[in-house]
Amino acid sequence: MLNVPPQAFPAPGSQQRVAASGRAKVPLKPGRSLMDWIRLTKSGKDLTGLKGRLVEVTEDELAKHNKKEDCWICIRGFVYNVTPYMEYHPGGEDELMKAAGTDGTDLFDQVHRWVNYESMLKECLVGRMAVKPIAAPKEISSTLSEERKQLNGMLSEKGVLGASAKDLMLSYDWFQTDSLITIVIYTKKKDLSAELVIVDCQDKRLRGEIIIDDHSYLVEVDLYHAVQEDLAVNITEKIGKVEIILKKNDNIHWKMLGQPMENHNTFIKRTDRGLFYRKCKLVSKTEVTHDTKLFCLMLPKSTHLHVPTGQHVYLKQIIAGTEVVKPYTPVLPFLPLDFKEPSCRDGAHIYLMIKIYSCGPFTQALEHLQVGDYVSVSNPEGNFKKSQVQTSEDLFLLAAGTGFTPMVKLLDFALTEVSCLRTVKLIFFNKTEDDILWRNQLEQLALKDKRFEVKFILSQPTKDWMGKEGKISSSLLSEFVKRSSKYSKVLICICGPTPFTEQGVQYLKDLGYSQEEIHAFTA
Ligand code: HEM
Repeated sequence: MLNVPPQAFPAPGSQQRVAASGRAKVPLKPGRSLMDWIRLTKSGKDLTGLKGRLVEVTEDELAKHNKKEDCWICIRGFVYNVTPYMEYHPGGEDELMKAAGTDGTDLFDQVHRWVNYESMLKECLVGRMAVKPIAAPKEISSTLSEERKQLNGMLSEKGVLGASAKDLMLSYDWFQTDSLITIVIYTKKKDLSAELVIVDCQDKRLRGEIIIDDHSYLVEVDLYHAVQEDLAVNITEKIGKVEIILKKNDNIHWKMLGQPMENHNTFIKRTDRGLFYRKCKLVSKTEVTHDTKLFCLMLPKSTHLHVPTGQHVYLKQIIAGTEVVKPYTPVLPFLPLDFKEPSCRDGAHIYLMIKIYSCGPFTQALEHLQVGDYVSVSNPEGNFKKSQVQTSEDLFLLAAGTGFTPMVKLLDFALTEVSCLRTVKLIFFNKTEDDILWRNQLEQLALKDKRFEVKFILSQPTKDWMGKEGKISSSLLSEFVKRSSKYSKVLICICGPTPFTEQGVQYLKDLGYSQEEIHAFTA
């Protein structure tokens, strides 16, 4: 079945870098970097072979273009000639060929739905698929058209789309005083925490998203009148009620809340929701090691967003006119030693520890940002669940390089909030001593908290290194990953470059750890 676009581009999906098992970046030939590709797309060369014409493509026609030297792929109803991109694809030609002559939407989304193909392949656009969009079920379309007319108060449960929405009985309402507009969302979800509520208000566009398991409920409205920049979000956790409080710009009576946006009042799978970005201001950039920096970004006052432990965000930058997106897992400004420091979790800032690559256009662009400049930051994503830690007695964290980033919040969470944990051990793999991130802080934490232990393992140490030397291996893991007692419940989290993670998972399985006891940070 062909995927015809329901909307423009639902571009959503880190060790800092995410990767699903079985896939890896391949070395590209010289002259085939991202920058080279961007240059080629700007060269004015005819990359589709159609001299700028856009055509309607039938399934039969698409299927004919299934060779490396003539390869078309359909994504979300649009067909691209990816032949010129073949040698530039970081996942390799064979991976790209898996979708040759077919609708590659699902495959693309499984691997990297966050990659901004629309921008990267705009010069490769052949045209649209010649299929009609599948009509929405009657109930849905009539509900939407009813709603499109205007938003003027309480919506019945019928206004919520999606199979399980009715059971959940999601709904919203709004009311006003002279100076305030309050939107109330009723989810009936018990223990609705702040992390599950994401609210943004930009230029009169209000967007409130509630995450309920792997689904997302959205209230998205073009407001009737302007509001002030700062907003407040109140959550009544026990009954799952969310109040979004907006300050009117002018104290006038609003006849209605506003016009609903396309996805307003929908309840769909989280992964089907397009990524939403807001611009965050760079507040500071500090050195962590010779090649890694800590970026502090400030969320707008009109954003309510908390990145859950173990989840990542996407940063989007325009590089030479092309949108490029990369995933990063936020950290804390430092490792809290007393576990009471409120400023670490103020909700207004996002801290990212990013390795700057001398040949990486994305991190070079970040490196060149000045304090006060803006970067687009997405909603959080990721499949890690805190409950995995909450039931563990022994927690092992295996990290390589910047694969340390998801471990930061995880460590904080484990040592602060999980009382059943007996041991927490970080096994941190690096090339040299100079590459170790936050070494001092980790050593201090180990002194302070008897449950925590850290082991540094170097693959290229100098001869003065007194510690352990090597790369991830079965023998190293059997030495360091041990249950504190025969039946203790264990969780092992692993994050690093794809080969490190994949090998690590395999060694752990060979050592008898079950799938449920291992969490690999991939997206
Ligand atoms: C539909 C078939 C496709 C498959 C099976 C596929 C597979 C892959 C794989 C396996 C990787 C390496 C993943 C990693 O190590 O993170 C990758 C990376 C990448 N692919 Fe694809 N790909 C497909 C289509 C595309 C298309 C159409 C584009 C268009 C722009 C694209 C752009 C990229 C980019 C930019 C990366 C690097 C991501 C990063 O920076 O980490 N891919 N792909």
